[in-house]
Amino acid sequence: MAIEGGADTIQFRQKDGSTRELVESAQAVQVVCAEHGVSLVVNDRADLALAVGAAGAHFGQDDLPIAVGRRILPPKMIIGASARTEEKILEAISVGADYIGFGPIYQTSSKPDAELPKGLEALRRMSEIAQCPIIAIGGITAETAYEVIRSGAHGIAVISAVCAHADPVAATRHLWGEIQRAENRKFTYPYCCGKLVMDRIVEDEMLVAQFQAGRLDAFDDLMKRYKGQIYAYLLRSVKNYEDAEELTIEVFFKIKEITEVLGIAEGTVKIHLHRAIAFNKMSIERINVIDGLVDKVSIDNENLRIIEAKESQKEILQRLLELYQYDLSIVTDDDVDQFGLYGYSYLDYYWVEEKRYPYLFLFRESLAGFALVNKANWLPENDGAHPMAEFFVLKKYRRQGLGTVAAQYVINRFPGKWESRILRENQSAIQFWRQVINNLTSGRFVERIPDPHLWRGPVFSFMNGTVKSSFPKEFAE
Ligand SMILES: Cc1ncc(COP(=O)(O)OP(=O)(O)O)c(N)n1
Ligand SMILES: Cc1ncsc1CCOP(=O)(O)O
Repeated sequence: MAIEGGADTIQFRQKDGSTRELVESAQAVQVVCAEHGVSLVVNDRADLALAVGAAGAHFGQDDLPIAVGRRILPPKMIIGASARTEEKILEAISVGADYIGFGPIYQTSSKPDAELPKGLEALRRMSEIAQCPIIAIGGITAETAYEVIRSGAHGIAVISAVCAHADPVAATRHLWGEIQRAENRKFTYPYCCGKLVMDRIVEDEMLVAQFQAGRLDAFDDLMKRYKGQIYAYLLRSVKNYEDAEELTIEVFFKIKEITEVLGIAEGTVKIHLHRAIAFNKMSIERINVIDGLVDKVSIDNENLRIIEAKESQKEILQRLLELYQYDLSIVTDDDVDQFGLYGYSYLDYYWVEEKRYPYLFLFRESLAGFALVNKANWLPENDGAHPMAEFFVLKKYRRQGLGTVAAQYVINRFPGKWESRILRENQSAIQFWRQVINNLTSGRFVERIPDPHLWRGPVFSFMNGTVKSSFPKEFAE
């Protein structure tokens, strides 16, 4: 009935019952939603959401952490988070929430453990901070829906206003009418936070590119977007206007350094800031973390060149592959043959078969590593994905950011599905890829251990095409 009245999303929220019963009820709701092209979001339970093929899941502060939800649910799934403070909101967004459920706005009798009403002023403040859809909840009626949307909510979630109404269809229609009358929805799609974040990332990247190309005020434009958030956070920490202002400027300079050195390859400015702001207790600690980032990533783009290896460079790759296989022999347990070589059977194919791409990395014109990309995905669900078949950075160039920049560059050359598989014994590679993929996709990837007959270790699956590499084209051929 709510769907008939215009509801664009239904939440399945059932606190009692066995898992079997919950699956059955949620499945029945999903069938109706699917028939009407309406999204179903399952409250509290990622397993249930997955089991019934829901569009998303909603997690509260005592439920599955958002970052874990992001890791285990497919990237396309919507994830909503209940958050009631600025800090919790920023934290939820920074780890991948698509929207925030905020409330109760008013007194409610539908949730016995609800907190005290937050009111419209708090809603207004939170929606300014969040910059992503806020779904207001708690005691909202057709009489208040208009002012709730005017206060910055993107949408409303209701129980009584529809379920306790004598005519649920008319009640929903009325609510929907009030939402539209308020004409205050900033987002084009109900849960477009992911898209919104991506749009901002693209805009941020454009500003970074302009800044790197010499338009110095592009950096100021970039920082204007985040100044309020940084200042507000620092002020709360140091509780002194002057110190907060000084620290804000310091943070700006740190970010400028990062931007100059590696653009925003390590993640977006927004994510840097959200991490910076949301996770640390004190501003000083925060600044140290940003310092750490600059120290860690010391490879500069100007000295790194990535080239597609020509057939005439096959032998170079062959030799580097020997070093690579030697390195890996600790985990593969491979031996050299009677000629003292490991040998790599597939190299010739890279200049014969379509959709195989060999790359060489040069740092200050010295060979520093390689990547081989092919088209043979391992997992059946990743049909058509680009796998990173082999990836190698010479020891001397490791732990300086070169591998990260090179991996991002290579991945970003091929928009679409990607798959990266690593042997379970190769712990450092697992950590490296987890971090690279996490940064590239803002946490939207799936890491899973497949059937051991398929592969002995984690396989990362992700979509590329949303975040561009900051590695300038002119340094690649
Ligand atoms: C859209 C939306 N917002 C908030 C909530 C509340 O979730 P939570 O805090 O986890 O409480 P319960 O619903 O589990 O009682 C929600 N369900 N939906
Ligand atoms: C689930 C939930 N979370 C906060 S308030 C609430 C209940 C909302 O129900 P109602 O619309 O009847 O107040």
